[in-house]
Amino acid sequence: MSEQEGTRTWQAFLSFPLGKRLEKPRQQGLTMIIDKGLGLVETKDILHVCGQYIDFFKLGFGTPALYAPEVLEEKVHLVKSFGIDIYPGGTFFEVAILQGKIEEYLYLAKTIGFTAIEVSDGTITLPHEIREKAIARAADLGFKVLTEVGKKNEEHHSVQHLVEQIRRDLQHGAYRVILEGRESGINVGLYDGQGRFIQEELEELLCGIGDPRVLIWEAPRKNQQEELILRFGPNVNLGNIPPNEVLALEALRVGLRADTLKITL
Ligand SMILES: O=C(O)[C@H](CS(=O)(=O)O)OP(=O)(O)O
Repeated sequence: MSEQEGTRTWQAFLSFPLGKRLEKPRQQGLTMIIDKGLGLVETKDILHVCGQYIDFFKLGFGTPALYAPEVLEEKVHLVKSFGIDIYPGGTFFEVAILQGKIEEYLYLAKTIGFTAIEVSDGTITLPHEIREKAIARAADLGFKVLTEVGKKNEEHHSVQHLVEQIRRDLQHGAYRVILEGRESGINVGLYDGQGRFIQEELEELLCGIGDPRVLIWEAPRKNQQEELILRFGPNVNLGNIPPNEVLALEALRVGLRADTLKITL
């Protein structure tokens, strides 16, 4: 094969993405990953291979507090250089609330260079007015504000409660609302003990919110990603994706995997 033919073949190969996938910067089809402590070299590797497919990079839980300052600074800088928003896990926000240090938390997050903030109450009780003040303050400081609904413990909020919270968060300036799914995707949020959607709750939620594009679905398991992609298309917003599964998810989105191949037909 001549060099020219080789280039043509390669270009044809690269033009394969089949589903109608939006390119970055995009407002839909967002992928949020959960990072639990990748080193700088691993981070660089993932960004070089998958940077174009990642929109939000969550440094899980309170892990940002555990890095050496220079490593955290470099990691934040690196992630941002790929056009990706970076933010600390919602649990860190909840610790700041419990300690009465929300202003300090936001100030430090800004100084370090985080571009987004998650406002959540997965583990704590968060009165409406404090939640709404935190959303507004973070937005004022220039953060993209992601809020989260749903509990991490046995306390199970009714779907009606979730719908009301989603509406309020959006009215107060949330960019997107995350549906709790944890890292496991089992027995949490709208997932049952096998990690399957509780269908009546899913339908009730969709009926209540109207437009599902305001949500980011935490969907760490393949069956959950598959169901959401088949239902809402390749540009559904998905979160808590393990960093080493971003490419596999992207293949699922565009129908380059047996499970979703039919969306390309
Ligand atoms: O990063 C966090 O704080 C948690 C991680 S998990 O839900 O405990 O697995 O997620 P978040 O959605 O940010 O609350």
